[in-house]
Amino acid sequence: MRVLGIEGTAWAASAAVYDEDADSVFIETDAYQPDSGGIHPREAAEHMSDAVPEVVETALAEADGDIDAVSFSRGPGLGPCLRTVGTAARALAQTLDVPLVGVNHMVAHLEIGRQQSGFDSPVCLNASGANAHVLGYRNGRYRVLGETMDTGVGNAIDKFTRHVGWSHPGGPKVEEAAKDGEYVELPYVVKGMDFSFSGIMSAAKDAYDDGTPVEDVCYSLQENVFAMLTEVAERALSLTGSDELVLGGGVGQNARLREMLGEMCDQRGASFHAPEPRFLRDNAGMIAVLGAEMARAGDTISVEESAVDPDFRPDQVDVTWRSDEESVAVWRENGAEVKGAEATVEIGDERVTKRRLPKRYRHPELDARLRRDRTVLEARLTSEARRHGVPTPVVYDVDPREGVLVFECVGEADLRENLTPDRVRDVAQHLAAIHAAGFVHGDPTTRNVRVGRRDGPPGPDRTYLIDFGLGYYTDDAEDYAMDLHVFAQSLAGTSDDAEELRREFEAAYAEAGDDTVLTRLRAVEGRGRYQ
Ligand SMILES: C[C@@H](O)[C@H](NC(=O)OP(=O)(O)OC[C@H]1O[C@@H](n2cnc3c(N)ncnc32)[C@H](O)[C@@H]1O)C(=O)O
Ligand SMILES: Nc1ncnc2c1ncn2[C@@H]1O[C@H](COP(=O)(O)OP(=O)(O)OP(=O)(O)O)[C@@H](O)[C@H]1O
Ligand SMILES: [Fe+2]
Repeated sequence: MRVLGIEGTAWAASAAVYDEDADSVFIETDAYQPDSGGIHPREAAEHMSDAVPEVVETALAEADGDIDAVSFSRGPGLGPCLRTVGTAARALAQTLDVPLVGVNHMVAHLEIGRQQSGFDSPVCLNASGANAHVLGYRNGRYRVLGETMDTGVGNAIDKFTRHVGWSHPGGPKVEEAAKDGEYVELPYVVKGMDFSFSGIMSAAKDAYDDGTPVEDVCYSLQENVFAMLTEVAERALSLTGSDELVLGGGVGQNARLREMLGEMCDQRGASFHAPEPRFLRDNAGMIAVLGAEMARAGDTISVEESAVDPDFRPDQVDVTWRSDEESVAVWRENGAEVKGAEATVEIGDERVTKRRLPKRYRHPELDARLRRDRTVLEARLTSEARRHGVPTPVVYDVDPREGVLVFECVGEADLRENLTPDRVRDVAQHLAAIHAAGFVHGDPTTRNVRVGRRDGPPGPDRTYLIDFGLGYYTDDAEDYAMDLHVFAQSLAGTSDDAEELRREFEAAYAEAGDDTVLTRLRAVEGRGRYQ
């Protein structure tokens, strides 16, 4: 099969021909470069109108007229750009009299890495301009396990470089400047597998305004922002039990990000694949390759139903080209030693010893700070939660310098292997209790809940919250809502009955907790992510 792909969500007017038999991808791209500032939607759309016909013509010449399907980016992206590309794709499919395929741009970013790597069911990290999220395939869809709560990662970096007066795009300039930089402290915000960039970006601008050398700010920005992405990717590996990671998106061209992800996977014995740069940045090659998969699965659309969607999310796509049986989640039995995302946990008969060992991928200063702060908070909040009636393990010992905690061993299994409506309701009540006490868990996933009665010295059959390392004190309803959001996302990543369990969870929280938190949860989930 030979597929012509067209891409034009924002800056790249691109056309490609994927020849399945020859396993070759020809890509022709004409990039829009703003004279000043960031991407102007109107100018970008004008560029699309000018450049798309030319790149398509070049690609068609390469294909020698022999095309079996036309695929195009339906979204997400800038509306005026998408419409231009949609019109071109429809016209071309009609002229060539071949099927039309509408591709989700973000799914294309991750599918190209999955295809090239040959991995079965990897965790996928998309690090692009307007997006940043971690996904895993389960039950017919790519589930968003975690994502940015504000801007995409590339856009965050580009905003900083605009502040400094550098031209668009800023990512490569930050990478270059970072080579001469030294580490300065900046914020670091991870909430479960979600994260946000607004705090670190304003701190970076302030540091620059206050005279911190720009190389140092660039270096530290990269260290923190990419460590956040690497950490959430590792959390997703740990939650799902997968040992494969693929990278997608334009920020993936950054060598430091790839190095960190590679080191993280190396340290935990996972495999990592990053496509070559021409398939990472926006390009029609990935649209043609996924277009071929979809066309083979019969997933084509009529012209009437081919409207573009600027807010098209990856988890809205029915994945027709993969079998329902495939899944990112592969449980491995817990032995005497469990490798979590953050720590190694040694499980004894009555005690568990949790060690936050240094992460090679993180800057040593950042690493020491995170390990120390999280160990201290985990000890404090685990005990405080119990004082408020929430079952948690007793803390026997804390060594913040070494990042070591000794706990009572609780439950007989993790919640993710024993998901029941009752347990999920317990979790909602426990979260409501700690929220009422003025703090959050920070990472309430189905892996951070222990359930059941232990053998040996039998304990009571309860639902315990563990792993409070990302918790903190707060009276902001948004923070409480994030706890609920993190739990709901982990249900989607680990259960086939996620929707029903989620309803139970929310109903129980509504009974035990504050309604304004649920209202905030709707706002968190409804936020447009294309910024
Ligand atoms: C929806 C679509 O239009 C959008 N596309 C997009 O963001 O273009 P993409 O090619 O995936 O990524 C561009 C971003 O990638 C950053 N970038 C490029 N090279 C970089 C580098 N060496 N280091 C860091 N960032 C880099 C740029 O600064 C820019 O923010 C998306 O995929 O989110
Ligand atoms: N007190 C405990 N009693 C029984 N099992 C425990 C206890 N603490 C941890 N475990 C087991 O070890 C696993 C990892 O622990 P924990 O979540 O604290 O580590 P982590 O590295 O922070 O993991 P992650 O970040 O992936 O959630 C838990 O999922 C659980 O199976
Ligand atoms: Fe993109």
